[in-house]
Amino acid sequence: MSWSKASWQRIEGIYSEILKMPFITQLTDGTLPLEQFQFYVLQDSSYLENFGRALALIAARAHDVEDILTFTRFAEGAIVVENALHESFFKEFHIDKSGPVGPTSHHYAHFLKSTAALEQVEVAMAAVLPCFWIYKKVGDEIYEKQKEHNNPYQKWIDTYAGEEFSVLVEQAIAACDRVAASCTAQQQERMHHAFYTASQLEFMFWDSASALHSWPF
Ligand SMILES: Cc1ncc(CO)c(N)n1
Repeated sequence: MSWSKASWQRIEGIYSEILKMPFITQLTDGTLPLEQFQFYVLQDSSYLENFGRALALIAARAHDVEDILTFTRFAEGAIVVENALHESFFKEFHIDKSGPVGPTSHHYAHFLKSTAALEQVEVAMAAVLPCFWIYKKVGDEIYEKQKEHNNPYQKWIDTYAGEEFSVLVEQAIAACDRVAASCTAQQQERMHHAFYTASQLEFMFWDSASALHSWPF
């Protein structure tokens, strides 16, 4: 079995819980409270900037030229999406840019940046994979399930259910499988662990938006 298939099997339980989350079901039927979407977009804007930095670090540390190119493109893509959030969602949903970055977005961003900087690069590639793969699967699920034609969050849904994102996700999975093939069993296990941790953080990211989770002081 490929590394990616085995890794996905381990997070199957997390993924099915994600699909049941109120944030996701409400995004699907368009009933998500505005305040929660605003909170989410603000957190995601900070997240994407840091995700882009982590991807650029991985590009710099990658062993082969093909991966340098792939991760450089990913880094660019993350910043382009971040800019798009600013251009459209921030304006359309009246989001206050000066709002604080909450603890979950902060933690996820720092997990990715420290993993990208300090862990073996293959482990770092595994750590960023759920960001692609889970969003793709969730985007497709929402797109298929939705019945509402006037969903205020349609643009968000289209970003991740679209063909363009799908191509990137395939590349990210392929890169992980390629590098995993030359890793020892122990190194592959560390890759699995990073993938699992990031998947938990994906769950927590949406959960924190439902709860509007902020710092205590
Ligand atoms: C938290 C999070 N994970 C993944 C993505 C998709 O890249 C995103 N926009 N935000």
